[in-house]
Order: sequence, then C-alpha cells, then structure tokens
Amino acid sequence: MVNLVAVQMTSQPDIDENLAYVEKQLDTLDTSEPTLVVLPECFARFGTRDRELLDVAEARYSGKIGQAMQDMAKKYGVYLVTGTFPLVSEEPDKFTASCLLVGPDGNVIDEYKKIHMFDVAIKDNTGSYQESKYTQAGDRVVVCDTPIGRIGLAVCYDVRFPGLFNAMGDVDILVLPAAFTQHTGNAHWHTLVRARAIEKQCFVVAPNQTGEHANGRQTFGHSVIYSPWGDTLAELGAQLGTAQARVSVSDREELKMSMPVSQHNQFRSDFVK
Ligand SMILES: O=C(O)CNC(=O)[C@H](CS)NC(=O)CCC(=O)C(=O)O
Repeated sequence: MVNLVAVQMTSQPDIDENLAYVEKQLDTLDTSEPTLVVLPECFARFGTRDRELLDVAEARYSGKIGQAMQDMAKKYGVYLVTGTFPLVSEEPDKFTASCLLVGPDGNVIDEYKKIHMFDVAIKDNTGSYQESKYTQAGDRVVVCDTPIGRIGLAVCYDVRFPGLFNAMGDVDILVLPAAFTQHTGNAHWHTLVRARAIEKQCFVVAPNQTGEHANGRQTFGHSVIYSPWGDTLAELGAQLGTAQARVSVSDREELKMSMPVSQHNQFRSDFVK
C-alpha cells in the first residue's frame, strides 16, 4: 500500500513561511507505510511579480529551498514531489520551474522542468499571463521508476497537452503540482485532471494552490486524488490542508488486463520513429 498526499496551500511571497507550512503538514502525516507527498506549483513563493521569483532562483539543489526539500524528505521518510520552485537556467534572466522527486533518503531522484508555458489572456482579475517572460521551458519528459511505482511528472498548464502524457508511456502514478487559476479551474480543472487518470489508467495526485494571493491572483484549490477508473479518492474545496488516499498500485493491473488501452493505443510514443 502507498499513502498518496496532496498538499493544498495559499503560498505567500515569504519563503520561510511557506516552508514552515509544508513542514507542519508533513508533521501531521502517518508515514508508517510508504508515502508520496506532492506540493503545489510555486509552493515556496507565490503572489509576487515573476521577476521576484528570478531573484530567488537557486543553484541545483544546494539552495535554501532545495536543501529544505531534501532535509524534509529524509526527516519524514517520504517520497516528496517539490511542487515547483525556481532554479537557475542557462539563460541569465530566466529560471526553470523545477519539480524534483526526492526519495525518503533525501536524495534527488530526478528533476522535471515545466514544459508548457502559460502565456495566455483570460477573463480573470489578472487578465493576462506571460510565464515565458522569466521561465525557461523544459524539454524533457520525466518518468521515475521507484519502489512505490512508476511516477510521471507534469505541472499545471501541462495537463492541457495530451501529447506529454502519451510520451510518458505507462505510469502507475501521475503527479500534477498546480497553481490553476480560479477562473479556468472552475471551468476545466476536474475534467482535465480526471481525464488523465482515465486515459492513463493511473492514480493522479493533483495539489493546487488555493485562495487569494498577495498580488491579488486567485487560485482554484480543489486539490484532488483520482483512481485509475476516475473515481475521486480524496478532494479538498478551497481550504488549506491535505487530501490523502491509501492505495494499492497493483490494483491497476486488473483494469489494464480488462481494458488494455495502452496496448490499443495507435499513437503510442514508441510508435513514433
Ligand atoms: O507565474 C507564476 O507566478 C507561477 N506560475 C503560475 O502560476 C502558472 C503560470 S502563470 N500558472 C499556470 O500555469 C496556470 C495554468 C492554468 O490555470 C490553466 O491551464 O488553466
């Protein structure tokens, strides 16, 4: 059995405040069984101008946030998906929106850099977003084979692009740290996230930011954990806290046998020559 945990939070500009909140959530968990904890996008700093994320971009894994993530994973003995936080990139005036999978020994297993940039205009109180102004997009699909299962990593806006999930091949657990807006979340969050669980026949752990942030941005909350059949195993509303579900990854096998979607897929990425 594996405990899946989605942490929902209203991240602030202050990094220490956000790290303290995460540690408080970890402190409440029963980690007597293997546990996977997933933080939301921008967990360490949110609600500032994007430029201020660049100001705190860290070198790979030795900065305050990266080190805290490794320390917490080891202290609580959990697999920890670090939402996203800014790491330096090859471009001096950009950071990468990096999502680490850290093992219970505190070592970084792999790093996913958000691929799809949220450069859009929507009818919410922010109006338009240009994530690519300060964020360097990633270009590598990351799937990690671990003792608790094969874990696919994606972030927020990525959920709108089925090709990314097709390229992952078969996964047991899909994690989706997010900072989905109130406006688009209301319209699309559940449909998009649940669709990934159903089409991949996998568990999905999707923590979201929630509430109103320092810069007035409003995020949707509704952090959710779906089963491979698309059942809601746990969900929050707008409140702070964690959505948790105790699952058996091997439950996927019966569903995959009875409905071998992956084998039937005529557009599987390994079909692409
Ligand atoms: O810019 C920051 O401060 C941190 N990054 C975010 O909040 C990102 C980019 S603006 N948000 C999203 O991708 C929302 C996607 C979304 O809501 C949708 O796909 O509908």
